[in-house]
Amino acid sequence: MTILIDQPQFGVHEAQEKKVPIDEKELLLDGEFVMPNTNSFGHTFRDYDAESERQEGVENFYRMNHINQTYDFVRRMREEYGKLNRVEMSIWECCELLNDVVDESDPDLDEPQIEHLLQTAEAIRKDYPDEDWLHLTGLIHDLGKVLLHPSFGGLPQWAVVGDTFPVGCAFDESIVHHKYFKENADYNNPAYNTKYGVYSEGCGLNNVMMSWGHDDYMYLVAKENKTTLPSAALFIIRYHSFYTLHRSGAYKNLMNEEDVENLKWLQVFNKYDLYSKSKVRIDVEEVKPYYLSLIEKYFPAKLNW
Ligand SMILES: O[C@H]1[C@H](O)[C@@H](O)[C@H](O)[C@@H](O)[C@H]1O
Ligand SMILES: [Fe+2]
Ligand SMILES: [Fe+2]
Repeated sequence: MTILIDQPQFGVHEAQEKKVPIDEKELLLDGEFVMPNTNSFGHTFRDYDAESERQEGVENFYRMNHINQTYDFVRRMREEYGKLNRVEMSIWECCELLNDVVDESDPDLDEPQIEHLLQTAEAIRKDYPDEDWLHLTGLIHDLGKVLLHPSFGGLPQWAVVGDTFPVGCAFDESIVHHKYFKENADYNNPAYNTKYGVYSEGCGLNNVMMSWGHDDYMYLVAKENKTTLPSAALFIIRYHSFYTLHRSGAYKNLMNEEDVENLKWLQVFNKYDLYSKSKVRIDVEEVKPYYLSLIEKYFPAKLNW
């Protein structure tokens, strides 16, 4: 079966050096992965209004998230957690810590997070056998959820999981449960509530502060511990929860050319991140040696977290 992956309409640019090139040939893949129509609860994926057993908890999560994620809060969290002075451990040790973590923001999954990491990575591996960097990206993209763990101060769910969005400019209507932003202190602040706020057109996502959570934290961990993963991998880790950009096309005016290029890989990745969520278990011991070899290739043995 041949799957053609939708391309963003934001313009096409030459791939630059040190990037993983992506061209039309690579986007035409003989994939085995079939996107299911419904999640394990019998609803379509990312339906935040469906009357599901998860609906109320998820909505409550977004209420807390939207009220508390302010520009000032994010600035303080980036500074504090950017110190990476909490724990020293390997990537695999962190995967194991996620055995205990369940994400309250997710309408499609109530399994421990380690299942989701392996499901994502293995689904990518089947369709892109040669892109080992993308398999590892699948495995580690949600490791930042370790911020929920008591050894990291046990941050509340609203400060770790859920979709992300820029702070310091207007909250776009396409953000899930947008109505709760009315109670956010930045909502009525003229410095932060205009289309560009503290940013400017084409300034590049690297200059934009995103709501604080597992994406930006894991990006900082990977970068500061000097991973050799390509820039597309770091981009995927950092923006995979930025659905309002990669799904709805909001905030695209903030992107620069490099972002446009990296976004193509994020859109490939997203299909596996979202639609591999299921009750199907992966045998951890069977796949562990393969992932340990990738970790060794792209990361130091111990990282600062
Ligand atoms: O609820 C989910 C979950 O927290 C994911 O890890 C995140 O990447 C998604 O954006 C979010 O919708
Ligand atoms: Fe995530
Ligand atoms: Fe994920």
